[in-house]
Amino acid sequence: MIFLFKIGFLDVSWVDLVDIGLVSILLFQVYKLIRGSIAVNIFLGILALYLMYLIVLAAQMELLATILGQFMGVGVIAMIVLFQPEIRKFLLVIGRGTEFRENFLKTIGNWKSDYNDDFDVQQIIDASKTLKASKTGALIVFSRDTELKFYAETGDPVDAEVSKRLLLTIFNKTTPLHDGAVIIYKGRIKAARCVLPVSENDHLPAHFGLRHRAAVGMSENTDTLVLAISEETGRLILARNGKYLRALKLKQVEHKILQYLHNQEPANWEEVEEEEEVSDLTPAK
Ligand SMILES: Nc1ncnc2c1ncn2[C@@H]1O[C@H](COP(=O)(O)OP(=O)(O)OP(=O)(O)O)[C@@H](O)[C@H]1O
Repeated sequence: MIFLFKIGFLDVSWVDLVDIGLVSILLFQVYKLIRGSIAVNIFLGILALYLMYLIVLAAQMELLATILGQFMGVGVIAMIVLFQPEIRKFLLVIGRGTEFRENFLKTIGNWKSDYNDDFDVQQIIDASKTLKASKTGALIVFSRDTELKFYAETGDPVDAEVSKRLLLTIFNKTTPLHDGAVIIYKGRIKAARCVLPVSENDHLPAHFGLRHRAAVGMSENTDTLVLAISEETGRLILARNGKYLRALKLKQVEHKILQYLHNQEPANWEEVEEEEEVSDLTPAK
């Protein structure tokens, strides 16, 4: 083993540096996954419990230490159960070689990829404009890398090219398909009438109906971008990783969708560029 340098009694080698680098990247990916979601609160709860356990142990309070020790004993299993959605998302990221590679390369070199799927996002924007104006409720899930079969199977298969007319027909209140969510993958509407997981986040505004909670819930559980339009107010939100943006201009919505599809999202997703800058990137059609 070739040692690089010494810190006190510690010999630091190349392997140690690579080890620290990889752990940092891993922790950063985990942080990105749970940032802003309810998992952060759970994690802080577990941390508080663990600190309490250490204090109780040091103070030799045997009864409390035994009770807390029981919790700590099943800690790993409890973590797997509690963080199941985050673990799923993390494994999905690793499993999708391309995205992991992109994330990795982006982290070290701000490298960006080209999105090759032919997908006219303007159709979504035009449909959203009409849906907002007519106060027609809508729920649209964009998936970049997976077909989301599990969720698609809760609805009816469609498999048609994305078009404004088709979206307006699906969400028309008089059609049997209008209930639930539409899933869009690789420029195609894969399914309609899909049931999404509802967010249990207590911090969501009280006026959020089930549709908006489902949008946030889906974004917490999967690596998707979800658009919801309220039936009551015509308001639109975009949800991603358990966070949501509202009061966006349609140009900004288009920009966010393109950023997501091109895998070019900023580290702080909630940052929204001014409209002038947005229009440079998404020329009017
Ligand atoms: N878990 C879910 N998955 C998919 N779609 C859902 C889910 N929950 C609700 N929806 C859709 O949202 C529609 C409206 O739900 P609800 O009446 O609770 O919301 P709302 O208060 O009208 O919300 P909004 O103002 O956002 O339209 C439902 O008819 C259904 O189409």
